[in-house]
Amino acid sequence: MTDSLTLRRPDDWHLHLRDGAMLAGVAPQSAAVAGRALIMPNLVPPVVTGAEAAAYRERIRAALPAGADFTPLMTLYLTEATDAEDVARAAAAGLVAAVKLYPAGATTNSASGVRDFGKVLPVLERMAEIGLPLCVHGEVTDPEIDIFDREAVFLERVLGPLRDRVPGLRVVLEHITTAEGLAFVRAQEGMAGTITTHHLVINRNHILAGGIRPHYYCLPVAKRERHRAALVEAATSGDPRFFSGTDSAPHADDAKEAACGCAGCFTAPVSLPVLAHVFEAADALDRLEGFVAGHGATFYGVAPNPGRVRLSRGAAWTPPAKIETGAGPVTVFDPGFPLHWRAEDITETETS
Ligand SMILES: NC(=O)N[C@@H](CC(=O)O)C(=O)O
Ligand SMILES: [Zn+2]
Ligand SMILES: [Zn+2]
Repeated sequence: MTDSLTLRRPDDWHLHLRDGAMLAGVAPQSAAVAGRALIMPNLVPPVVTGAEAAAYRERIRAALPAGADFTPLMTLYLTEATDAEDVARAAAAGLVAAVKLYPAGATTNSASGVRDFGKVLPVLERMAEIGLPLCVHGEVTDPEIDIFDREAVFLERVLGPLRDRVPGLRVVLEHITTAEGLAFVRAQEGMAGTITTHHLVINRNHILAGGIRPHYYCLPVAKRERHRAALVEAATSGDPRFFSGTDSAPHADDAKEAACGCAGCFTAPVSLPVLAHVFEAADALDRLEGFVAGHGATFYGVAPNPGRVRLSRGAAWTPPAKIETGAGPVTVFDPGFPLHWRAEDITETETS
């Protein structure tokens, strides 16, 4: 049995770091392992302009522990008023790596998102010209549509027609939760998809069977077991169109453990050991590096991180149930199985 593994330092191609006291509490958790992350812009108010992204990047840098080697890659939150020229300037300056599309009302802090997709076509066309990817929260918001069908219906109603209108636009279907989402990415040119750590581990029973477990509630909501199995198959297949975006989405416990608890799983502190477990169980440890540190970098056109992280397998360890932050305690994702893998040394330079 393999008991040690050295990987390129991972990237996290979908991460929520929040702001203020929460940012200060959670940024070190990601920076401890990941070399870079694509930072989601759904703050209140959202990060819409290049100037707002530059200011947010400074706040993130200020929240990192001294000496941390972690590069935040910024995104802009697409609104119906987004200025295509501002987006193009921010991309040309190397400030933003992608633009994020939230259908209005689909998820946490998405009220400023898009209602009329026709209104954002000029921005999308400009992005296609300059090769800037669009990251998509792929769920319809129509209250008539069952929550478990919202991703599949979005592909048909929104993403398919959008791709037909702007075929040159590079698109990332974020946090894929269904076999339909995987099939959509595989069937199209110029597309990729992120898969979260938690969607590789939980299905909808984990949320609802034997009691309601708010810390497993996220959006898109976890689906049936057959979808989870399809996600594991895609993530561990070595297909370069699929890569890791944790969607680590911290909320203070009082906002999760409530009559109307909010969506998001905080996975950052355990993501890499959990992924190692999932890949080992699929007999695919040799493909873990591509998933966490290779395919996404290739899609986004950046070199892989120079540093390395060593994972070792040993006695089971128990991660902390919560971390304390200035915004309150935040429960850490519990995979429901003992963790044997641990991230040990992080080296910042090339090793042989
Ligand atoms: N995934 C979630 O359940 N929540 C995310 C938003 C998102 O990525 O949709 C959040 O910001 O909390
Ligand atoms: Zn989302
Ligand atoms: Zn997210």
